[in-house]
Amino acid sequence: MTDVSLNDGLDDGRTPEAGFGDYLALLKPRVMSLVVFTALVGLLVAPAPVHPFVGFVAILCIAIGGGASGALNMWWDADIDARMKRTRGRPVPAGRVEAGEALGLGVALSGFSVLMLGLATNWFAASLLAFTIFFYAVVYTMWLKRSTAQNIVIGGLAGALPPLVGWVAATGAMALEPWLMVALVFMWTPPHFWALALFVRSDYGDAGVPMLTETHGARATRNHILAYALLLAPVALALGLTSVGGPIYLAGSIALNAAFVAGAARVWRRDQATAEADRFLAERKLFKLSLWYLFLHFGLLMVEATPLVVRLEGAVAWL
Ligand code: HEM
Ligand SMILES: CC(C)=CCC/C(C)=C/CC/C(C)=C/COP(=O)(O)OP(=O)(O)O
Repeated sequence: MTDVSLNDGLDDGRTPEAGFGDYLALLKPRVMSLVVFTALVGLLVAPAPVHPFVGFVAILCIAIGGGASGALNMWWDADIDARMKRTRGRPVPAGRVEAGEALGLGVALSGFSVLMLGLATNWFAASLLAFTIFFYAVVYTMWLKRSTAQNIVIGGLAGALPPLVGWVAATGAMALEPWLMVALVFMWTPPHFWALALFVRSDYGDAGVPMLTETHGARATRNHILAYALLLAPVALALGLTSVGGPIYLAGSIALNAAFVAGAARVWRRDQATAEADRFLAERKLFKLSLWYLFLHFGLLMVEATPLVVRLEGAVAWL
């Protein structure tokens, strides 16, 4: 018997047939894992007990919404992604998934996640999720990314909002604390991204994306990284002085900010020739540290919320 399925998908110009992994990749799961973690913390540290099942559904919706915005980004950016070494293997530019499929998946999952979040929690949280998806897919991807070197500064708001969505899902209202979490992610995004942009710099140039590294050069990018790292520290510490903070968070935050500013200063001191000589070691280290920085800040908020166990017990008893 001939296995015709081996040839499926080749006649229409696509290379190998798309598998589940390709559709999953459209949702940018690795990046979104940290986004979802910040939303989970926003939901868990909020001063309102959430039924565990409702909390689970809320986080699932935020994860699906985040993934949907990733699929919309991959649909729109297929031309850029095809020109960059880092992204050309993605399902759409590699031809394994059609652009229309990415669009369809993005739209369907966006609608589904917003609707489900509204039904499971409240429509305020659902509107915020819709706004976040819109901001990443339309404001950042379709507009800012290709038009200004401030693209990731302003666009970073989308990645910063999920903890607020989580908090509002739990409480139905805004407060100072989740806004400081938003500010923390917002101020963190530029050094997170520009550290990476320094060592994949030529790629953005080839794709014609006006990243700061291209428009203003490596020196200006290094200056910006240090400036944002210095501005980030007081925001992170201020969060520790609110109702969701405490001594454990503050101690951790002081250590993390000292390490982050030191890493940014190391990147700032270097010139391009030195960086190229050691293959951007300090820049790579700062990018990696940025991931730990954000994960641990939100992890420490969870630790500070240990009375949360009491709240969870209450919720379980309520079952
Ligand atoms: C405008 C905002 C942002 C930009 C432009 C940006 C850009 C990038 C890029 C280009 C990468 C490397 C390649 C990749 O895995 O796709 C990356 C990695 C990553 N980003 Fe961001 N990022 C942004 C915001 C965020 C936010 C808000 C979070 C989480 C809260 C985040 C978490 C991550 C993680 C976890 C990785 C590592 C992924 C891996 O291990 O492969 N990023 N980011
Ligand atoms: C809940 C919800 C809707 C969350 C959205 C979270 C969000 C906006 C994350 C942005 C993170 C991200 C992958 C940026 C990449 O920029 P890019 O797309 O320019 O990077 P690329 O070059 O890797 O495609």
